[in-house]
Amino acid sequence: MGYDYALVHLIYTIPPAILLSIVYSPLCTRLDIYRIVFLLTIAVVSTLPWDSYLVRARIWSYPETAVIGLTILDVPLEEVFFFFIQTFNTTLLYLILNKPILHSVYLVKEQKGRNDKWKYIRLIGQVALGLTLKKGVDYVRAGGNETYLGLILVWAVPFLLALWSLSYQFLVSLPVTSTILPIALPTVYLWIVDTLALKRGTWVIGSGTKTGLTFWPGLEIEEALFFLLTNCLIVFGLVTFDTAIAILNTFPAHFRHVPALPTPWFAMRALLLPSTTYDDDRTIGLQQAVARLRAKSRSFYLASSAFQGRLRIDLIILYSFCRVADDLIDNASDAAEAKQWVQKLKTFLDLCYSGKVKTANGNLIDARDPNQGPATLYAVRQFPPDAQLTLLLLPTDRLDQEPLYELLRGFDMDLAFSDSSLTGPIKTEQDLDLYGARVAGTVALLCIQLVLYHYPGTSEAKAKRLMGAGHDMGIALQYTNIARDLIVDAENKRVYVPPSWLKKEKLTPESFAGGLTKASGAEQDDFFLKKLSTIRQRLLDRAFHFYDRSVGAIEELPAPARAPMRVAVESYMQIARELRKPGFKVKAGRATVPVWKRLWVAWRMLQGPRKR
Ligand SMILES: CC(C)=CCC/C(C)=C/CC/C(C)=C/CC/C(C)=C/[C@@H]1[C@@H](COP(=O)(O)OP(=O)(O)O)[C@]1(C)CC/C=C(\C)CC/C=C(\C)CCC=C(C)C
Repeated sequence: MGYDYALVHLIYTIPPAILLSIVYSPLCTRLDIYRIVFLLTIAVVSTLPWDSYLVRARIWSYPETAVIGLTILDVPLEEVFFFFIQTFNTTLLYLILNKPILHSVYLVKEQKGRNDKWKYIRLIGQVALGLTLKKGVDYVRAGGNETYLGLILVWAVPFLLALWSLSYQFLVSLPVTSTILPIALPTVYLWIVDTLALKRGTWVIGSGTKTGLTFWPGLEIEEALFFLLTNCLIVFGLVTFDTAIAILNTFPAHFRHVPALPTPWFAMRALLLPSTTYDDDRTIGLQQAVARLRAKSRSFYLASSAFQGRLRIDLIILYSFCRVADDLIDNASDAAEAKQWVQKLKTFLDLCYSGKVKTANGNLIDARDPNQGPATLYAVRQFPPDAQLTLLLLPTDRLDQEPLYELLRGFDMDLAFSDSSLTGPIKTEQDLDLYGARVAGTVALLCIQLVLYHYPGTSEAKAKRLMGAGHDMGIALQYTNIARDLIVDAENKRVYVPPSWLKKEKLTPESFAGGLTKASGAEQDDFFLKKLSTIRQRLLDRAFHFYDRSVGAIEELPAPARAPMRVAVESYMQIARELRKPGFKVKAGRATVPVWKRLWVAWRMLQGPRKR
């Protein structure tokens, strides 16, 4: 009896498991626990009989002085724990690296017929794995020095072949950080651990059944291959799981309801759905929406990874809709064109909410029918190509129309700004509150509606309370947005600060905009900077006034949405906290929060509300 093997775990495998668990625990969902347990069970059950055979055939062995002596099917307990802990560590690393990814955007509709590249990609993989398997069988049959190598291949490759056949699209197109990295990192780490263990004689490979080749001094080629293939198996398994979940979440037309924890049979139905039947308007529309979110809002992009399933998809589409609408209006060449976009968006919404309509041949169809619905036809005919799919995907069946129209009224207010009226529609503090309510309070209402749709069961009274608080929180975010963008807005001839606030600082809208748009902070005199700071602080005070009275309501949201909503709100409010710091320097452009701080805030917010 000895403790060498147990020490390997104590020193090398348990500490990373603890570290990874600490990092991942605030992000862990029920679905994650479900898949971790599922994978651990498969890993142990599928490896144990094979390993037991290797031990009994003395292909590898464990000196009595290195193990405590307890066994399952002749396999030392420490070894069984190894399957467990390796699967656990690689799985957690995979989950951490895949959290930012919306897997739906990697689903590709394949073409029927011969010309589709995916058919060949799948086939090449299958042939390569098939030939490798054949080689493994040959080695085992020959029964010489390649036996162990053959046994590894014969055991691992059939699983890899099956998993490849189900998830080749993701295995090929997911970023390397999602697939190669979670294979490579633990593999190299375990190679190092194995080299040390073999040198110390913690486990021993029998001499007549190994090639004798080494990958590097002290690391037998069979061991290197074993760790590589086991990590491939774990990651291929996880990718296949993600493929199934992505298919289920992305295509409501195929899967109307998705259980929170889909059974393996249900997941298999998704995996076996022919990819020629995928709705590519949805996958391409989602690709565009994610690209837009990623490019335009670091806060909401980060927050979106904390949401799950169909709610995450709906929020990303909602963001994309708001962004597209805002950009169409903001980037119009003149006020007349901007007004036209507002009108077109209104007409589009009118059509979306017109219910069933009669076609020319008398059939009743849904206004949003993807082929002939008037809303669809209008979006395709009246909007630029990069906006169309976002409009088509907007989930109007689960959003009230009023906040959407009110948002357009907010955009309309922006059209009142001009060279001759720098403060546009903002005459008083109430006007600014109203503007915030329209462009951001509405967005909050829409977000909460989506949350309540995906997690039903909230009473009407509570829903009303949540809406009220959310509306206030939207205004808080908008005040932060204005405080952040003072310079950018002034460059665009917009001053959102109420004239009475400016007057108190002995400024006019013109002198304020003039001071802000000077080439650099250095040219702005101290006198102006003091006034600017006072005005910015006043905007931030108002932001925190709305924030303070609404933040508590986040904890009343349905449980799975609380932490992600905290991340969304707090990562944006962090901008306000940065701007509020006494030493904050006014620079050209926008104030930003460093990436590490965003991540830190997000991680903390996932664990619980801010202490007050
Ligand atoms: C996680 C995720 C993907 C969330 C999506 C949130 C969403 C739909 C945001 C839409 C943003 C948008 C483009 C709106 C158009 C009008 C506008 C510009 C509003 C301002 C946003 C600023 O975004 P950004 O800085 O990227 O824009 P500019 O560069 O300045 O153009 C706003 C400040 C409004 C954003 C308001 C919200 C997201 C509402 C927040 C409140 C909640 C989610 C409710 C919280 C719940 C309770 C119970 C308190």
